[in-house]
Amino acid sequence: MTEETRNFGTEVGRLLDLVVHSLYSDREIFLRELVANAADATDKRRFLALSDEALALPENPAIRISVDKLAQTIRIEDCGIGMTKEELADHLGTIARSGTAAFTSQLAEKKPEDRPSLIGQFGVGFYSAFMVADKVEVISRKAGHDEAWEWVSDGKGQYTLKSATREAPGTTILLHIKPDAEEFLEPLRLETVIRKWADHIALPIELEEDGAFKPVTEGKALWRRPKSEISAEEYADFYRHVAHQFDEPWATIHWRAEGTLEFSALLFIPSSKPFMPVEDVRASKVRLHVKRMFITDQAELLPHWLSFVSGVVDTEDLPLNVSRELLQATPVLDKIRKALVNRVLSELKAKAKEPEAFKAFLENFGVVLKEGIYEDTGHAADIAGLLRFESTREGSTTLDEYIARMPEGQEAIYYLAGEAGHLKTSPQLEGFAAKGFEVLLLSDAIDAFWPARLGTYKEKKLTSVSQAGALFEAAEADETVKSLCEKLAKALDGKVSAVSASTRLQDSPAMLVAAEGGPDLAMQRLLRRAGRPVFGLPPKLEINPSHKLVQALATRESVEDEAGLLLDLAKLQEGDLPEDPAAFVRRVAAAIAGA
Ligand SMILES: Nc1ncnc2c1ncn2[C@@H]1O[C@H](COP(=O)(O)OP(=O)(O)OP(=O)(O)O)[C@@H](O)[C@H]1O
Repeated sequence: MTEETRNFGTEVGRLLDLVVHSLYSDREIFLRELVANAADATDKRRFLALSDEALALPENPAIRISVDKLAQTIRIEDCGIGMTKEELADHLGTIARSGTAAFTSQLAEKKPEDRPSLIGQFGVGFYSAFMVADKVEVISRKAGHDEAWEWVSDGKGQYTLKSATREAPGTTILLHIKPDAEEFLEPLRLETVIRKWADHIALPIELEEDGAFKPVTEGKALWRRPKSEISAEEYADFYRHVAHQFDEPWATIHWRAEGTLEFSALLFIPSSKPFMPVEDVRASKVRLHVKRMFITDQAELLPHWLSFVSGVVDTEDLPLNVSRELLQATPVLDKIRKALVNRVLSELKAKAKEPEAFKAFLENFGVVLKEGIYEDTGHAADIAGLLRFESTREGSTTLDEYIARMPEGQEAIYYLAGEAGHLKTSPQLEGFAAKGFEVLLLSDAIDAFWPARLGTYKEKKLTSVSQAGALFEAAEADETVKSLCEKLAKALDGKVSAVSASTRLQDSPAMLVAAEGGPDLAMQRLLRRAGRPVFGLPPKLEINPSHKLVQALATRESVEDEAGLLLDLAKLQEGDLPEDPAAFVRRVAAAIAGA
């Protein structure tokens, strides 16, 4: 059979170069990556065999590793699902995943000690073999197929594919170890690496010793063992494996539910943000096992507002040959989902009692949690109760603490949503400061939306300061101010729904507030930026009769030009852009030249 030579996809070339050269100091993780692939492949075959007996795994499946010191090779064998010729080319010759380009550029930018954490998250694991090997051979036979294929590459741009023989289905990876990586050919060193990186793998790993394979790890499902027998180190190792993280777990939640529903769950919350933006990770990563057997990681066992939680749920209450349709329809999973959400929430509540540690959690995942208020009305109040916010009075406060501080006469919880840098100086706050009302300063994009969705917290209405006009009675304006308001309203017709004299402005000349029943200004701003239509009346403009600028305008006959300028100033102060920046610059220039 002839040999075919193919080129790696361009991205693979760049990636290989980076992986090999920048992860040099952590190269023992190659073993974890290859063993994890072998275990996944075995899980896949085991699952497919449920509906096709011909694919059944051999007795005592294991991952078998052997070393040939003379030939300077390490061989890693599994009896998993295997790969066809095209799968070898697709999986090991290209990178199909999106985000890999981002990965390569990030990898180059990261500090060396932070680099390994990127590898697992992007599924470039196989290529880590080239950190220790100058040639990698992969001989694979797909379960259910007769022919086997051999993929060979030196990791320098090309690989070859040719027909091969393999007695049984599965995959063999043969690493030709580089001279400077010879340490891994020492059985003791290799054993240490296996224990360190692969102890949690739920499939035994055996190492060849004097011609026989001896188990190095037991392949025991960690989540099935009693808590008291598991060390923090074992939990952390397992966490890193399931979560593709490299830090310590911030929370480890391990319990067994017994009674009407039986399952074991081992869940983790990371202590640092994953590399992918947390908002983009939509699906839960919790794996579903049935009687220890891996079934799927796509059962969405947790809602997406808890998508940062990873781990394993193992139940007795589903049949082993559970089908995709059954997974979607079964009430068992719904009950498990409910139990998991409640358990995670109660863990978060307990942890919230230590504000410092909890702050770190909220900084990492608070944004995701807030989406729960929007999406899960059943838990919205619980979630809101966990959050901490900056306010005009406190660096960090909960809603309950805020309520406890509310002075007599304050009925609602007031908040201002917008961009972090602009909040504290917003003219919207001036009237509240004068009244002695504290205002929550919310600066995440989603903050423009969830308070309106939540509506009330402990019977206190969440009210945006831009919608709290009723708090401030209309000022008794004199005739000149009244006539200025009329002139401005005419000049700004269509852009604002009314112009009035403000009672709350102290230092700023003007500000925009939402029209009666109109959407919060921060929400309007976000909708506009996203190109969405904004419904409701345009905002109202309040002017400050005691401000010099307003007093100067009041003496003018015509305010056609200045009206636009005043509106733009109000917008700028909110962190918004003038409608027509060029016209704004012209007006300011003309005003200064005229002064
Ligand atoms: N031993 C194996 N048996 C069968 N398929 C394999 C094996 N090793 C790798 N593959 C295939 O090659 C693909 C690429 O592997 P690679 O390790 O680069 O990424 P991944 O396993 O998808 O992601 P990650 O390593 O982050 O979990 C795998 O998804 C799998 O389809």
